[in-house]
Amino acid sequence: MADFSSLGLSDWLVKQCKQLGINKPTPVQENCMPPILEGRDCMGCAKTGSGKTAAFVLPVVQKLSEDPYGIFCLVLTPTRELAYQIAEQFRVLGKPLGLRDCIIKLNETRLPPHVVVATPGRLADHIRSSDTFSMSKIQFLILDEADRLLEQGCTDFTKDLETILATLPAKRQTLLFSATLTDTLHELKNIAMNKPFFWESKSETRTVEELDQRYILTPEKVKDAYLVHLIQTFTDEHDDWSIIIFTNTCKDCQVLTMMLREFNFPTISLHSMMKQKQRFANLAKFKASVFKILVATDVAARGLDIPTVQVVINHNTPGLPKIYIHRVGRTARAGRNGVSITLVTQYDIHLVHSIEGQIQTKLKEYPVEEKEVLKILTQVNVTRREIEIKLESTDFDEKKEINKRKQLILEGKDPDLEAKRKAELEKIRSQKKKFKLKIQESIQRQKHGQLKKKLIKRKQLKKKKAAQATA
Ligand SMILES: Nc1ncnc2c1ncn2[C@@H]1O[C@H](COP(=O)(O)OP(=O)(O)OP(=O)(O)O)[C@@H](O)[C@H]1O
Repeated sequence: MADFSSLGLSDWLVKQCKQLGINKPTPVQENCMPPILEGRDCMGCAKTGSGKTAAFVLPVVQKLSEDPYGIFCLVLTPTRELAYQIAEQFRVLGKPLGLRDCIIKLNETRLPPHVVVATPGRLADHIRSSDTFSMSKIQFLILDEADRLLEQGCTDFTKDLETILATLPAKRQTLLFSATLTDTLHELKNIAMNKPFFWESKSETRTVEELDQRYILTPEKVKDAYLVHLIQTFTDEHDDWSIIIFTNTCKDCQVLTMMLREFNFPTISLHSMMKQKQRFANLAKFKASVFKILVATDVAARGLDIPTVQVVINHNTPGLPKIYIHRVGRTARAGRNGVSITLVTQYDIHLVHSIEGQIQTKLKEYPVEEKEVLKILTQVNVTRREIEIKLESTDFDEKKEINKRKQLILEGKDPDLEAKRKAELEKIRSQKKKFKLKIQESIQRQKHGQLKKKLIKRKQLKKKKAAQATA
């Protein structure tokens, strides 16, 4: 097996890695670092927690040490939490080099950074509003969680990416990494212009072996009681475990956090309706184990590297296998063990089948003492209902509406015009629907009429035959 020196890293950088417990390269590092150091574009697809970040940070730091100047590298990533995590890796590994703080909020009074780590939205805004900021000389463009950046999910990055790509030099090295690259391979190849080196970890399964993947089949109404029971059991049995619970919506995230707190579990939340400052603060408290339970939406599903997380609970079954892979990948990282438990209702069974098909692994049932769950069922459901009422009085939904308006303003759109446009679209859609219904009804009527005519004809024929027979 290769070591970092033989892959082309300088002694000081190898030493720096050792100080961080990075002694031997992982397969994605062993395979992707040499072509990157040779100057090739690279696409790396390897499982969650397999060291993809260092696979691009190390060659960039190595190259930067050989020829340091201005903004050298741009890293784009879907969330600001991830941006900070990546910036930290650059800062720590590049410390002996005096690598200048990788920054996200660009402050033009400071010396230009060597590495900029940003979310596409923030950076595109900065580019649009500044005429002095230039990235025309960068050598590296890195898209971490590259497939997510190209997806048109609830946050669509494509417009911002276009703005950013237009400011970058054509001659650059492009590196693309994710645990789930394959769906967007074609689009990604267009961004990496110079016939990229593609490496994918060879494995039958798409999740790590160290992960024990379980499910609990439950009626919707009993889900929360199972959740409380599971957390009670885990916290009774383990002192040092942290748990992430993924929910479908911000509101659910908020409700569950408040509910678990009512049961005295040290719980904190992370979702997109929170202010960024609060998001960072909550994540820091969870990382420091001040709070052992994090309830989060999919903003926390990708990339976050928190070694103490032993359990991931999916409060809802993810609609896409890809989301499942990233969510459960928050545990069992870097060779550690971990458990994931997905709460499945009878309506989600087809989703589990599709997840199992993609990850090539069967989820196993998680054994639970149902009697114990039923004992707490009423108390849990009453608590949830009380919290929902409390939340309604704090105008959570109204805040959501205001946040949406703010987002539209930030995107340079007029919220009132957008609302009007949406209403018009809705009107057209409903007219179309009505029209379609009318046509279907008229076809139905026609068919019915034809059928009636046929029946009458048949009856007449029968009568005629009967009359002939008697005559
Ligand atoms: N060669 C190595 N030896 C030991 N630990 C390593 C090595 N390389 C990276 N690590 C550690 O492994 C952990 C996971 O790495 P990283 O966050 O880069 O995973 P990833 O592949 O990007 O996962 P994800 O797809 O979830 O983003 C980190 O804590 C990192 O410090």
